[in-house]
Amino acid sequence: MTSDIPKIRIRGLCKAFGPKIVLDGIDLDVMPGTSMVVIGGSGSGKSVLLRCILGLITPDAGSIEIDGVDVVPLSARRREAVIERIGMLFQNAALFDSLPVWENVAFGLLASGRRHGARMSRAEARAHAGRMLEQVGLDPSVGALFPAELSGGMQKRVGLARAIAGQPDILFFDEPTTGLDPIMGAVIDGLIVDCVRRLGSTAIAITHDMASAQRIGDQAAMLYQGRLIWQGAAGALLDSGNPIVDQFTHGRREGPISMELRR
Ligand SMILES: Nc1ncnc2c1ncn2[C@@H]1O[C@H](COP(=O)(O)OP(=O)(O)OP(=O)(O)O)[C@@H](O)[C@H]1O
Repeated sequence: MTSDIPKIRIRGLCKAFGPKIVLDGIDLDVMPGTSMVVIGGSGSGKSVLLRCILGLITPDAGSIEIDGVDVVPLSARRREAVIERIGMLFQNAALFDSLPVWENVAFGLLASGRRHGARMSRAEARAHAGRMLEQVGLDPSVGALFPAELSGGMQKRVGLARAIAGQPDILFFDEPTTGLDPIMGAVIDGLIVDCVRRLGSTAIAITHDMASAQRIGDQAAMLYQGRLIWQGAAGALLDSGNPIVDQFTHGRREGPISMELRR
């Protein structure tokens, strides 16, 4: 069943740090079951945008509706319930070094079980983690290893397994291909697309990698000087007709974008 109500609807989102205006009136709709890629230069505010949606940063103004409910004014407890529905793949996977892989994958489930008094046994959690590892192309036996024993590509897969472990209806990907070779980047993108489709999730990815943006995204938006200056099909990123997007996506030195070297 399709819906006309955006899964995520952002209006007039503003955030400044002291005198530095990072987000200056962001409007963004992400429709259910679609993937939105947000591109933009270093320091353009992509992470701040994701952190505002996650409730880790309080915006100065604006609304962030998830399934039609503005989550900005929610109490910490009600907001936590919203965040539990979001799976996140962090840049550099962000695994806990001291925990075996299976426990990294099941971490959110075990924590959420403790919060809700519906405890999952460690044996169940480990079996579930094994199934998640299989979904990202890893053998369940990898669950016994520690993150330091894995390659960067395997760590990303584990991070993805963790992101999907709670069957979230929203997935966020922060620079999913950073630090990977181009082939491994394509493999991770393929897994991301498979996972998002299998779960029917709505996704937002932030990236500098244009090949990745086109593989992952249905829609794309570019953040520049605090605003979304362009939105369109991800497939049109290299041929947007917008001179700012064009300079960025083609990596041209000359063009309307002036690089700020001091922030
Ligand atoms: N907690 C904070 N306190 C002060 N300034 C911050 C804070 N978080 C982010 N900023 C500033 O906000 C701006 C945008 O940062 P952000 O991390 O969102 O950029 P980005 O687009 O994700 O960059 P990159 O692609 O390099 O990761 C930067 O100038 C950064 O220094």
